[in-house]
Amino acid sequence: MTYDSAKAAFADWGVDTEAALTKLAGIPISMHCWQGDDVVGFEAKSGSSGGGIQATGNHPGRARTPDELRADLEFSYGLIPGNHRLNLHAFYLDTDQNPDRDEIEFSHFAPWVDWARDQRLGLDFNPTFFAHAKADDNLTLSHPDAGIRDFWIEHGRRSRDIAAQMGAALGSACVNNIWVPDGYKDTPVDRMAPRRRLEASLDAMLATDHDKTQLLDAVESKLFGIGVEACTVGSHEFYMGYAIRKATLLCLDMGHFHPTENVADKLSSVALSVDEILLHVSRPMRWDSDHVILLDDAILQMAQELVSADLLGRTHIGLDFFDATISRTAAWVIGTRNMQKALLRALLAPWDRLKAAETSLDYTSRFVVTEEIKDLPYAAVWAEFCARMDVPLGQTLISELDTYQANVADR
Ligand SMILES: C[C@H](O)[C@H](O)[C@@H](O)C(=O)CO
Ligand SMILES: [Mn+2]
Repeated sequence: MTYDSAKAAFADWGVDTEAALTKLAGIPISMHCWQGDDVVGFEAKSGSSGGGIQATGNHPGRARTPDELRADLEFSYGLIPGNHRLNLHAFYLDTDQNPDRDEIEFSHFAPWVDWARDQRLGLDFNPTFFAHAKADDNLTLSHPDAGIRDFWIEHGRRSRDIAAQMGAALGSACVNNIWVPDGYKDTPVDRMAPRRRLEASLDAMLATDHDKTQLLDAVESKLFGIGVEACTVGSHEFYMGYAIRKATLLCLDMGHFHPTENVADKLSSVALSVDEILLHVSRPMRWDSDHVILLDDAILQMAQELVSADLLGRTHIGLDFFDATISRTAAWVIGTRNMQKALLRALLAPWDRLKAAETSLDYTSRFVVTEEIKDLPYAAVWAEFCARMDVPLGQTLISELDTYQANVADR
């Protein structure tokens, strides 16, 4: 079907495809650096703790250096329509020096900032509270040892400084997301003490005010992880309360809840109490397995909520998945495009009609319209978006992905 026919089909439902395309073009997705190297990072390893994060698989082509990772990213962004962001973790520093986590500085990330400026990308950032000897107890900011807590507080403070400088350098606020792996494999007898310690450490880390046009602080909860099955100190309730009290962003990772919970349903509730939200769009399969996102119901519902509840203006969309059994660049490209396709579908829905039906308790109309619009020609509108943004789709996309993967396979 041609775009013009599709445009007319949507117009029949009162939907303006041009408005949807314009809106979609203005939604940046923060693509996570860690899909490119299986969450390994670029520092000399000093600990065994993976924080319960596991990338499984050994597909050829893992990026081993910052230059390789940037090359893979450039290729991937070239196949994703629109202007986007890169979400960098602190242990992806690019320097000949070997600073410990409590010694990192902006200069260690300057090559990333220069590159991001050249590529017209925004940057987001994360302190790295795992993969370090001082995290081997699965406790960092909530550790009973004040020396260990202070080490991680200093890392967190420095990460915020670096993120603020990134935001200033690029003229776009950098979201600095705090996630700690802290928890217990077996049932603790005291859940209050570690939570009090985590709260005090966060307060110390966040004590310095930064300009919100440069830095936005976010906190990320989790239900459980490998090795911390019995209790995660930074639970959803902990961080939801913290974010409301301290006016930080709340990060909702789609893999960090009970597998049957609908994370999309949380957006409107959370949005009544926090100004801004960070999403880690992911696909948990039975557990927090971080599979690459599909264009499935969970993602479609997430996009629908963002549009229906008018939350796009105060939600930062980040991705969080890592799969080492497939081409890493294909994972980035298809995963990010899936998020955009979901947003496009949501932007093409006849919301006024659906909401009117619901408000008047006409659930039959809501049901019929919801099902009938599934047959509308979304693919033609997506193809038009890709053509306008000069990125391929279909067989050409597949062939470009295959060629690149073949070129990096001997790494
Ligand atoms: C690498 C990220 O910080 C990490 O995935 C975190 O966001 C998370 O979701 C941990 O389970
Ligand atoms: Mn996450």
